[in-house]
Amino acid sequence: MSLLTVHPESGAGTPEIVRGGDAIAARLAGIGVLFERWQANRTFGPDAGADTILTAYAEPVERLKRKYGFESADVISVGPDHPQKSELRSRFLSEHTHSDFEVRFFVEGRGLFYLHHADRVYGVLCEGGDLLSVPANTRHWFDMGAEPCLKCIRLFTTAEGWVADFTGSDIGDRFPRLEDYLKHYA
Ligand SMILES: CSCCC(=O)/C(O)=C/O
Ligand SMILES: [Fe+2]
Ligand code: NI
Repeated sequence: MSLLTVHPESGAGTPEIVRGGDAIAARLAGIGVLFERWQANRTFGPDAGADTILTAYAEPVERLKRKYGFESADVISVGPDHPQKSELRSRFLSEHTHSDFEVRFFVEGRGLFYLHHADRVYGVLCEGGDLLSVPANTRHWFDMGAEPCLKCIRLFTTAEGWVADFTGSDIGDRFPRLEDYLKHYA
């Protein structure tokens, strides 16, 4: 199940735990983050390409493009047999920002976003059907786990797609990785 944990940025102590889509959405709205639960009612094989997934979700993706002015969309699809799974995982593990507002829609699988806002860190465990925004310039990192399983549509307000500015902080090392997070909080 989707889950939100709210930690001090030191990573110390026990986080506040928020469960349930509406409660998570309300809490994240307080920091300008959009969280929605959608129907992810299509299933795809492990080899489904980006075009197949974008075509299946063409209508809601078009709606988001019109509503928020998104210019481009891509699909990140990683399974436990992906030959570059470790490289892909590492790419997102360090704290970074994006200069544009982005939305991610989890078509299948799961992943753990950490959003760093003011002196708090919000751990958002996303699963199939979850839509999460990362507002422009929000510090964050993401863990897909050692045995990743996710298909996620990403929408960007620029044509360039995913461009990250790394903050150089090691804050991500103070917070549980996906496997530990599931063990402790899920
Ligand atoms: C779940 S989408 C892949 C991760 C990503 O796009 C991002 O920006 C992580 O910080
Ligand atoms: Fe990011
Ligand atoms: Ni532990």
